[in-house]
Amino acid sequence: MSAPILSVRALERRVGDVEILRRIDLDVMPGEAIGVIGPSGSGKSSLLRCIAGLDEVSGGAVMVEGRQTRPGDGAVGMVFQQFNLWPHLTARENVALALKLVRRMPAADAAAKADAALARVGLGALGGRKPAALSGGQQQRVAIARTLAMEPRVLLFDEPTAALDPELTTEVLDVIRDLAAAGTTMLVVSHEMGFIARLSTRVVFLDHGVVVQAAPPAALFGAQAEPRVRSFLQTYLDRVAWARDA
Ligand SMILES: Nc1ncnc2c1ncn2[C@@H]1O[C@H](COP(=O)(O)OP(=O)(O)OP(=O)(O)O)[C@@H](O)[C@H]1O
Repeated sequence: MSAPILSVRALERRVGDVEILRRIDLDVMPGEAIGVIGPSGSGKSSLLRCIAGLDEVSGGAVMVEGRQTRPGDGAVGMVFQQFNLWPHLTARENVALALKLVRRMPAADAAAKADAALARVGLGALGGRKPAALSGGQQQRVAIARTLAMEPRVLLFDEPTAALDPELTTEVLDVIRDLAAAGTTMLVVSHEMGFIARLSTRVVFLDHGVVVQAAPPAALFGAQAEPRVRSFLQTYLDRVAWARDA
């Protein structure tokens, strides 16, 4: 039996009196795609940011391949809602920047690696374009390539399509789906429930900083849903019904 690639142990995050995450335990096996869902403010972004080392934790541990992660060790890579590309740099230069600055890679090697990463997200031909000459979906794919180029062991996506017009979400979700199919271990926070249901090996439902249920999508979106999960999902169905009846 293989060992977890990511272990979250009794993870806590408090800010002042506010308990944002309360003793989160999660083991993720290599190649798993974990969907993370829950109400607004339940702690989804905080969980990802703590795993990535971007938010300070108040207790517990995050381990990748059995080793406690350290800031800057590159074990975990994260893709955000906002693409955060440098507007004056081309797609290739945006992807190559951290390889040069953080990994101290020679410029020619970094550019070649950037091109390979851009090819993986279907942008092999557009490396010379600046962000303004790319659609929002393409910009987010550049941001994904930038993270991939650093070769993290675990990839985190925090609402990767939330800043996109609806017609541009599919190309980004397709890239994430392809990465999962290629065996990339990932955690994905998204409100795209259909996507989460199809993508995930397991879905984690958070509420008030607690894991209420972690189960395969067939269970969590089906008859075995915990009551709190069920009522949350009902709000989605209500919204669809509201739109249909409008
Ligand atoms: N630095 C902070 N100081 C105080 N409270 C914070 C801080 N960061 C987050 N919170 C609070 O922690 C809770 C969890 O926030 P978080 O952004 O992780 O939730 P979320 O589930 O990702 O929400 P959403 O779906 O709306 O993005 C929220 O109540 C938020 O207001």
